[in-house]
Amino acid sequence: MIARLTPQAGWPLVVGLLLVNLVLGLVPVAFVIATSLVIGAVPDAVTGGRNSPAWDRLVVSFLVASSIFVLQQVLAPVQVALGELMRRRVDGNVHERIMTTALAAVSIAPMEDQDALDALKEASRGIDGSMETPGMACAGLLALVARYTRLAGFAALVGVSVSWLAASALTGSVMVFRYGNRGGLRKYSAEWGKSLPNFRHYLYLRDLGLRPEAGKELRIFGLVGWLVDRYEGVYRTWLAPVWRARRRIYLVPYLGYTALGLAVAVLVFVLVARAGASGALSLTELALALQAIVAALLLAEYYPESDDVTQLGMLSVSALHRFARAAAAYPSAEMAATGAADPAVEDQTGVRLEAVAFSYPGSHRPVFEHLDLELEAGKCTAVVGVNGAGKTTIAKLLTRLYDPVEGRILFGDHDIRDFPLDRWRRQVSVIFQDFVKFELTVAENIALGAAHVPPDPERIRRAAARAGALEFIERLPGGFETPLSRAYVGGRDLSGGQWQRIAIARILYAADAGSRLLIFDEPTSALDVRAEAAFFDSFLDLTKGVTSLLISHRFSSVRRADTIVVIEAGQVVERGTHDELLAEGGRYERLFKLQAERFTERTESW
Ligand SMILES: Nc1ncnc2c1ncn2[C@@H]1O[C@H](COP(=O)(O)OP(=O)(O)OP(=O)(O)O)[C@@H](O)[C@H]1O
Repeated sequence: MIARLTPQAGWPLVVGLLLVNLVLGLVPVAFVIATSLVIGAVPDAVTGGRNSPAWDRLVVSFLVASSIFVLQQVLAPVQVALGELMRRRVDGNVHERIMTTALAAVSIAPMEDQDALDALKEASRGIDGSMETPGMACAGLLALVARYTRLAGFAALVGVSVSWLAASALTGSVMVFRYGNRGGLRKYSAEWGKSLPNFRHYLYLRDLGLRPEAGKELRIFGLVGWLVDRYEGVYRTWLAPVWRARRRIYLVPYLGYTALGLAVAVLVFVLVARAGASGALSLTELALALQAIVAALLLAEYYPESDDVTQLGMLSVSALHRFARAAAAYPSAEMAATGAADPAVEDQTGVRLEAVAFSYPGSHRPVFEHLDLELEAGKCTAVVGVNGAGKTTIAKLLTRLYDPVEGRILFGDHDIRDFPLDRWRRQVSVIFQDFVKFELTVAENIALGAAHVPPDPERIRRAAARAGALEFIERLPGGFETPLSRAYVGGRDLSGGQWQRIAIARILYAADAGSRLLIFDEPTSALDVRAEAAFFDSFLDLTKGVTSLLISHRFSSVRRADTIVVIEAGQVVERGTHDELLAEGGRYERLFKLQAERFTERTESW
């Protein structure tokens, strides 16, 4: 997997880093040869004196050894710099893939699937908050070339100077030790994988302590001590099994590997000693053999530049693959690749849900089993119902974040699946309860309601005025150009109600730019009573001639709608105007009166 990712850094960099690592592998071997020649040349040079040829040989060998040493010192930072470049390029690429994969699904289902979402977060965390990233894994893989070239070189020196049996025993024991080392790391990283649920909980608690929104309640409810205790408890629950696994994975096997390494080292040194004692080795060969053996044995150790990063650096990419697999299980591609009809040329803008059945993926409880609902062309239909009745789900189906499992949704005469998805979505604008507060300027926050048309300052201003937002926008330091976040210079944050007016302006801007179905999901939940009443007084004017759906569980807010539909347990149970439904004396009348009474009681007691 790492080898497949590495070329993303560009072949010139891959080849360059490969060559640097190859040279860095050969240089220590050459250094051992050069210093052995220096040692071997010393006795003759001492005997021959300063002007002898032996002295010249000693000086030349010394200069060669010094040059090799300097070359190694020069190349090491080059390896680090090229590795860093590789890290940035590969990680940049993976980052982009995470973004595109997350956004590729046209359905919202993968983002509402907890396992898929966890995988996506893990993929992103594996780059942003991790010590080991995919780019580091690629650089670490190439760095192994230096280490193994070195091992092969030292083994060859032992083979040539002592015996090939000694060379093979040495290489074998180093490789066994390496295998144990990397195998341990592999098992250890698998233990990390198992600890992820606890890790997530730990991260959640850590973030909770740092989030300003949670800060208020943590202090007021006296939860600071509780949070610290809980945080420490979860930290221990998370790490205790990992620590236990680490002892199990590393301690016992390591005793075995160390014993093997020692036995081989003793064997090889005995072979060298015997060859040395029999006079078969010159001083140069003896120096060569001893240096090569020690250097080769050291190569059994842990490689900081490669081992952790190649074992753990790819967690982000595996998590991304997990997310992509989960996302592929949802019918995104089929949703996007639908018919060629153009909703913009439809004369009829009424919408009809016919015998719609729907359950969320993975849930066995249907939200709708047979829902018939009509949104009359150019009129406002309000859908009311208790929490969980399925109101927001209707908005998700109309915007095709999900498709019905059975039944169909008609726009004019066409099933909305007959329209290319992007064209259909341009016809629909929506404010969800959890609408997005973009950390952008006021103007951009409004203009993103119709991103397919160039931003039009006049239209933006008009939408803001109609949403009742103009007054506070004009008081902002940069007016429409004020960034809506205090994280930016000159930026401001807004109150919940002010944000809601910006969101209303966004949808009105979209309507101005041609959207023909407007969906307001609890658009006034953060407005004060007067602002809410004012909004609904003007609501019909604001949406005049456009088919609109107003979702609310507050009955008072929908009374002016052209038609009110009460849904309960996934069914339309009542339908009519406010007066008709009151006269009917059914659920609407009961719930309306109940809320009205509570409201009167509350306002009277204020
Ligand atoms: N992503 C989801 N996955 C699984 N079930 C969901 C999901 N979203 C909503 N549900 C369930 O579907 C049902 C309808 O939810 P929906 O949000 O449409 O209700 P609602 O009428 O808008 O409620 P509220 O007034 O509280 O906003 C609820 O039982 C809810 O738990």
